[in-house]
Amino acid sequence: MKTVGTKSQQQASPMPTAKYRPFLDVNPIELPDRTWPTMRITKAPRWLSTDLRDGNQALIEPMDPARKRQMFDLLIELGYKEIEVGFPAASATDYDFVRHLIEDNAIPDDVTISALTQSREDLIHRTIDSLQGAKNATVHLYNATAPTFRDIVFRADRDATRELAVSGTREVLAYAEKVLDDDTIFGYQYSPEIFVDTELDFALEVCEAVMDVWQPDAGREIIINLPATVERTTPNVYADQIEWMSRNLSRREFVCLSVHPHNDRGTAVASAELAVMAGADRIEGCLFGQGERTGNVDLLTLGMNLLSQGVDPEIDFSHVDHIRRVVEQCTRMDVHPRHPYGGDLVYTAFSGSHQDAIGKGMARRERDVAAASGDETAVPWDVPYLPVDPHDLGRTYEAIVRVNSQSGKGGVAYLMSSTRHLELPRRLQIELSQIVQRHSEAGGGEITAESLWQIFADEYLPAATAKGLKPWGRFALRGTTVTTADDGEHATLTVNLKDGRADRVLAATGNGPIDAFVGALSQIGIEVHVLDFAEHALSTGGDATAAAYIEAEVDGQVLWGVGIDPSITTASFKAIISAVNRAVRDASLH
Ligand SMILES: CC(=O)SCCNC(=O)CCNC(=O)[C@H](O)C(C)(C)COP(=O)(O)OP(=O)(O)OC[C@H]1O[C@@H](n2cnc3c(N)ncnc32)[C@H](O)[C@@H]1OP(=O)(O)O
Ligand SMILES: CC(C)C(=O)C(=O)O
Repeated sequence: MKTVGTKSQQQASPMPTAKYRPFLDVNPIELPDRTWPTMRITKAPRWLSTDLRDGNQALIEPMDPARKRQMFDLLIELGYKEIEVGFPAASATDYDFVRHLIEDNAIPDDVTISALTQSREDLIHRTIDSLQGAKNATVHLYNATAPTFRDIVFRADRDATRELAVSGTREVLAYAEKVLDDDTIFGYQYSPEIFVDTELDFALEVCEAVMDVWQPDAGREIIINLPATVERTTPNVYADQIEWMSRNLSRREFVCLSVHPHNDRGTAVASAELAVMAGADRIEGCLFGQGERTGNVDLLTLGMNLLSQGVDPEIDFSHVDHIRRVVEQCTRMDVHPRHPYGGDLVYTAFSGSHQDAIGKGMARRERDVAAASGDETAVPWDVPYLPVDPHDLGRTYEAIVRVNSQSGKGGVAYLMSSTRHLELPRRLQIELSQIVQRHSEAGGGEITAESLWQIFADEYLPAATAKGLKPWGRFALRGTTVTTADDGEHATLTVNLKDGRADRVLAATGNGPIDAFVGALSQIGIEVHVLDFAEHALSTGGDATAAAYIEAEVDGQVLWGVGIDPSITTASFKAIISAVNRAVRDASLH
């Protein structure tokens, strides 16, 4: 027997490999006894939203004061307690916005605002001036410490770079002491910018020198923020760097170790999560991953990743569409439809096997929750293909399954059930999905729940359409009267039928109403053998409606009919008529 393997045919590409260097060759790190790989995240880290600073500075059209305020109010509503509100020394807009927040009493007492500044005296002064009157305020000072920046941007050696951080910290302390009143609880944050490219021993040296000025102690925390200003390596290397710093920083108990991942390699979320496992206490990011270039780490994804593990994110994401709308309005940028947790399509399955599994999973869950007296939280979430329950983010189930040419019976059945409460028997699902498939292939696009219903009604319920009978519907049931009481074994019926243009009144007896009905039809030459039958109620109460499904052999053709009626018996007669009409139509087409 010939074995067919999957040998790769890949070849060297023309891409300029020699131009780039492996990160670890340039920034080696030795941490053979790293502990982070076995750590678990069991509590939310402290979050800082930098939507109004890093997010805003990266926008094509930065937010105007009204949009900034809208974003700030959203962050408060969601529960963020640390918010970087801008770079007040950069522009009058940023400065005035900080003043507006303070003067408008818009900052809750349990929220700390922070403001970013370079290590330049005039900028530090203006930054601190902007914070006057705030209850909780942090100044965030940064300078680049990585060799490329020392060399190219600052033309400064290590000593001068460290000195810039130290002198800036001194200036912050001195000026804050001078201008801020005693009611302001003042904090300090320092970031060695491009931390990931900075030699670890030097990053540590600069942070220690800054701490020597600030003198962290009990009740006098310092935030040391270690940014992946540009994401340059796999998340495990960032985790090693964070664990190394966490182990080597002195006065560690007074340090809030913060991370600030960007997403240049598309792995900011993983970097942030591994960094927390490696000892980070706090994460800075933006909603929906706004921010410079490929963005800051996405706070929504991080929070929801926690929830999906049963860890409280301490942020309310229960109305994700509202959050997305506000963020889109403020940033004037669209959220990608596949954005984790918040995109339009992220709880939607088009493909058949996914829809099938979701449909079964949702049905199982419904049963399990009912068995737990309706307690949703008593049943762990375990629905195939859905990492979290869309309801938890305020999404409805209707959008989960959408039908196109990739869909199978599961999706069709799910939509019929979720939007019309019709529980189609399995073989009817197959029959209907083939009909739907033909429509979607012909139309090329999505079949919405509404158009699916139209296809279904046109096919199985011709009498139910607004236009009355379709041209191919030969029979319509005018009414039936049980002339002899149905004793469960025998029934005698009078059937009032429209047959084309003629009216017919037929009487027949059989083993129950369906048998009698079939007997009546055979009097006008229509031979029906019922092969399968299912029924269920559609609603409860006085106007309860029933659905009946009949698989029948009609003049040699096997096909389904559907009937819907307040009476279950009439629904089953209608289902037979539906099957007969379809058979007559199909026979006349041949
Ligand atoms: C990674 C980050 O996201 S950091 C935040 C970045 N955000 C921003 O820059 C937005 C706001 N910034 C601005 O509006 C402006 O840059 C301002 C107002 C702060 C400063 O403007 P300017 O004085 O015109 O300086 P410019 O923007 O050209 O900055 C470059 C100068 O600042 C110096 N500089 C840059 N960063 C720092 C720093 N952290 N500390 C001290 N000096 C710095 C550079 O060495 C350079 O100095 P040089 O002119 O002597 O070569
Ligand atoms: C100021 C710092 C924290 C920053 O934004 C970055 O390094 O990306």
